[in-house]
Amino acid sequence: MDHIIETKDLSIYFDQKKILDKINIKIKENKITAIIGPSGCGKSTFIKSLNKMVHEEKNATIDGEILLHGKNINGMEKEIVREKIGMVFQNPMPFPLSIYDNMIYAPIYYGIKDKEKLGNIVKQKLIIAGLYDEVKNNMKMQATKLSGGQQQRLCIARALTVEPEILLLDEPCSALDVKNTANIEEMLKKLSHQYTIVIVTHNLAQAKRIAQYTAFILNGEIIEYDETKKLFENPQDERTKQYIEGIFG
Ligand SMILES: Nc1ncnc2c1ncn2[C@@H]1O[C@H](COP(=O)(O)OP(=O)(O)OP(=O)(O)O)[C@@H](O)[C@H]1O
Repeated sequence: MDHIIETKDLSIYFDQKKILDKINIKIKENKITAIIGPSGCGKSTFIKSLNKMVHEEKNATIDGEILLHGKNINGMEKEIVREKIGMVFQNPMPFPLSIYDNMIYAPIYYGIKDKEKLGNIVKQKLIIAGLYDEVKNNMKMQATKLSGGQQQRLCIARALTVEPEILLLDEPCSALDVKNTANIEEMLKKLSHQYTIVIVTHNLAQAKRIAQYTAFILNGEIIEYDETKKLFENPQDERTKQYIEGIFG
């Protein structure tokens, strides 16, 4: 099995309105998958369903199945799902705590108490996120005082502290400049050797640069899902072609 997540006829409604319509997708393990599509097509709703965030919305109805390693996540506690599937949002959202306390928050929640162990996790994940050298002498500083790019790298590092298998990112670079975006893209490429990455992006060039697979969603439906190169160079559906040519969206 080369995929880690599979959805079967996944439909999501908010109130009575259908937002996602029978999504069938297999997300490949240790690859980067980009989710593209026009504003409001359901991209965020899709990734937020994978770690049960949508399940917490009172007005949401979820039909179909989301399988993690072949197991329906309906039968799994949300904490268990989120230990395996981390999420990073569009605007960096560090907790109003020190850098160090941001990093140990989740490991402590999941039961790690040993100070040395916590220290090692903090160091290791900050190194992976390319942030360690910039903050190692300032661990007690409020995380909200970091620059936007640093905050986003901190949020990625923080998401890695519980050793998830999958990282979901919802437009993680949309608030960042070109240099910070490049830093994060390089990091994600490296991380994909070890983690499965699903990234929502409006930036088609970004999808082309970093994702091995791309899914194009339109009005809540997956129109096309393929290797990124194929989808961009030889789209099979006219609507995909028009979207990537910038005719709409
Ligand atoms: N909690 C909610 N309750 C009601 N409607 C919602 C809720 N969350 C999202 N929606 C609606 O679902 C639709 C899809 O939203 P979603 O955020 O998934 O789209 P998107 O493709 O990620 O858009 P964007 O690219 O603009 O971020 C929108 O019409 C949105 O208003």
